[in-house]
Amino acid sequence: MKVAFLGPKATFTDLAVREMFPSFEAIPYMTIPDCLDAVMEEKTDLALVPVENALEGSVNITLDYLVHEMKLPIVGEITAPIKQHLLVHPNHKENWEDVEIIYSHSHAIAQCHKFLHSTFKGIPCENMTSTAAAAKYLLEHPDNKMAAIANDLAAKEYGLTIAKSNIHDFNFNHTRFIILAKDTFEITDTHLPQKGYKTTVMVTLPSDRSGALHQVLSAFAWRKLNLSKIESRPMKTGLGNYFFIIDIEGQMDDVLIPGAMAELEALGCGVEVLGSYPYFQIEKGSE
Ligand SMILES: O=C(O)C(=O)Cc1ccccc1
Repeated sequence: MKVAFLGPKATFTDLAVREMFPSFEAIPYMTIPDCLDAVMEEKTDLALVPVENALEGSVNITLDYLVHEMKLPIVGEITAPIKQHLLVHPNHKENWEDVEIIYSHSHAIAQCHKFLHSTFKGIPCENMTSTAAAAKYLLEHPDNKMAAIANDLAAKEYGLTIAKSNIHDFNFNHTRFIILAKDTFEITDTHLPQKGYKTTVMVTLPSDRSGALHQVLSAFAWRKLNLSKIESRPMKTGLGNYFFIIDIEGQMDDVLIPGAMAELEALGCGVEVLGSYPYFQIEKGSE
């Protein structure tokens, strides 16, 4: 079995893959759309990509690509704790505070805003495709005064020094990753305990009807269906046009979720199931 992940080696996504699918062949891709394309083109059986971080919110490219470009079903979810460290090339370990630029994934930079503001005020931060891509870049440019924000595995993998550990602004820093397949896929091969089931639906509202979102939410509320997330994203058809991604606690073949969906359709909403899947949790991440 093959799984595509946001690479290169030693990203947080890689750590999640190692925990979730230790016996699979894990293949790194440089971007999230590349990972989804790999599944669509049947180069891999699965893709595992980040979708939401507790400090920074949704990974929009994942949601948007799934909704607008490529409808692959979500077949699983995994949550992992995230610890961010400041890495430098060993050549600069004594004078790490003199760095002139800091590289990382945009979410990692956002997770360390307070640290960056207090320690590196005025120093530019530049986005890379992943935290490990930033670490690898440092290794390839040993003379430049640069730092990367990444995990301890990236420090080991790319021979870098941890100049300052745990620089994320809040302790509860977790990321959710989703697992995508081309068709149905049952996750059996994992040692991680299953925490429950979720169903994710995409809902579009009938245009210009007052109270439409209220009616949508009440279809779930009176059935006592617990929603764990609701996110609005632009439809990309004009200002003010949004769709909603709603995560419901529970499995699709329960009577209640099909009932709620039928009620939404009767209200004139568009409803599409993006997946009904088990979710798992890693208790302890990389240090
Ligand atoms: O860049 C990485 O290492 C990723 O896997 C994406 C990411 C970035 C920041 C927090 C969690 C995941």
